[in-house]
Order: sequence, then structure tokens, then C-alpha cells
Amino acid sequence: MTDQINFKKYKDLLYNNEGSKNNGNLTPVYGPYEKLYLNDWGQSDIHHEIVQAFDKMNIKQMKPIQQNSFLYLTKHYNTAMIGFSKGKSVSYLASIGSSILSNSNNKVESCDIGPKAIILSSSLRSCSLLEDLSKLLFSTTKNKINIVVAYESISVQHTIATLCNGCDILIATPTGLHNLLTQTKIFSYSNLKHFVFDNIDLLLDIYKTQIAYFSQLLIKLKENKGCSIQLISASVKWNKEVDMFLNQLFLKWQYIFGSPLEAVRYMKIGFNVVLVEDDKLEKILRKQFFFNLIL
Ligand SMILES: Nc1ncnc2c1ncn2[C@@H]1O[C@H](COP(=O)(O)OP(=O)(O)OP(=O)(O)O)[C@@H](O)[C@H]1O
Repeated sequence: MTDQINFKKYKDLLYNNEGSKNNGNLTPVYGPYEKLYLNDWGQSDIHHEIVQAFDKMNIKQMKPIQQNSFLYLTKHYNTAMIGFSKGKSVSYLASIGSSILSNSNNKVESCDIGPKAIILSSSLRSCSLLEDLSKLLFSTTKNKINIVVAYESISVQHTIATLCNGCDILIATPTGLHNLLTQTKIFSYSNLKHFVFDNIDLLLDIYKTQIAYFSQLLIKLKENKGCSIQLISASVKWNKEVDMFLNQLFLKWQYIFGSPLEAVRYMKIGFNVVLVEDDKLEKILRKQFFFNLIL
């Protein structure tokens, strides 16, 4: 049986200020930065063309995970979003897209072949969902956002040829990206500003070799003077491996949980092995959490 959960002992676990009247006020955030919270997209400096795309996609109100993550993302903080709550990909895609559009007049190293953002996801299916979502978000922008994919089912030569035509966002499976990076010498990191690990729990579980390679690469890039790549992670689940992995990559990180239950699960159960089925654990935690709320 778990002990009682005392949130107070997690000094960095931030909720909204008391008296705040929004739905997201119970969404916990943990990390070194102060709580940054938005009520709606209009409070951020999101690019107006992304807002127009939202309108077409029927995205009107922010989901709680978006209200609690979007400002960290736009401020270029390393951000980890955790939980079943929907809206994580839209949050980071909108932030990355806004940043690309707002800086579209900035000079890029045009002779360098390399994206501004790399999004790594765990399967062909999850990558193509992200590809579809990105196309919806960026289809109507005046300045085109070029999306290139690197999947193992596509030849490296083909991906390189597409990259040569310009690339803002590269969406890849670990094997696709690994093949690309190890088989070409012309890939450049000079424009790279964002690196996303989508479904990081699955990435670490399935692609140990490739992830070790990317991790070494990112550590080397971050060590380079003047290189500041924002690291973003999104996952439904959380475990010890994810925590260790992000800790070695992120100098400072901010976790945004989808719900208090998800925070409890991570903060309290932490990294002890709990030998019960997932759904039983959920029930125990839910009871425990509401019991504490009543107290
Ligand atoms: N604020 C919103 N309002 C309405 N629909 C939204 C909003 N945010 C996201 N959606 C829609 O919900 C769906 C899932 O969103 P998204 O892919 O961002 O979730 P996710 O948290 O990344 O999901 P997963 O855990 O499955 O990867 C998408 O079709 C998206 O268009």
C-alpha cells in the first residue's frame, strides 16, 4: 500500500495561484521555472497564420496541457509533457511553427542541408499522424513551411534529394533518421533549433541503439559553443528510463503533467517497481489522491 501523498513536500510542484478561475488550475507543473499559464491562444504571441489554421481545424479553446505548456515551449525552454491528455503534439507543433514563421526573414545558412526542427517518433504510424497534423497546421501559411520525412521505408537518397529542396521540419522514425545521419556527410545542424522526442517512453524501449546515438550527438551539439537546441519530450507514460535520459540531456527541464493523477503517479510511485497491473495501480492512486484531497 502506498503512503499518503503529501504534495507540499514537492516544493517545485506548481499549481495556479489561488483564486484563479480556469479549468487548468489543477494541472501540475514541476521544474525549475515559475508557473507559466495561458487562458487562451490569444494571450501568447502565436503567429496569426497558425491561429487561422486552428480555426479551420476547429481548435478553439486550449486544452489544459496546452495552457500549461505553450509558454515554456515558445520561450525555448526544455519541456516535457506527460500524460494521456490530448493536445501535446499540437502544442509543440504550433510553437515550432510560430517560431519558424516569425523568423522566416532571418538569414539561414542556405547552402547547408539541414532542418530547423527534428521530430522523432516511435513508429511509421505515429510519424505519419504527425506529418498529417503538421500539413494541416501549415498548409495555408504565406511563407511555406517545408516538411520532409525520413522513414526506413523511403530510400536515404530520396530523403536527401527532398532535403536539398529546403527543409524546415524533419519528421523521422529512429531508424529512418539513423540511416540518414550515418549515410550522408552533407547533413548540417547549423539551423537546428528544436529536437522533439515524441512518445519518448516507446522510443527508449524499442530503439536503444539509435537513441544512444542521438543522445551522444545532442550532448556533443549542446557542448558546442553557441549551440542552443530546445529539447521537447512528449509521452503518455513516464518511467525511470525516461527520467534518466532527459536528465542527461536537459540541463534544466520543466515537466507538465496532464492531470494531478499523472503527477501523483510520477512523483509518488516514482521509480520503485510496483508489482500490480496498470489499471489496478490507477484505481489505487485515484482513491489515494481523492482521499488526500478530502483531508
Ligand atoms: N485545443 C484543441 N481543441 C480541439 N482539438 C484539439 C486541440 N488540441 C488538439 N486537438 C486535436 O486532438 C487530436 C489529438 O491532438 P494531439 O495529436 O496534439 O494529441 P497528443 O497529446 O499528441 O496525442 P497522443 O498522446 O496520441 O500522441 C488532434 O486531432 C488535434 O487536432
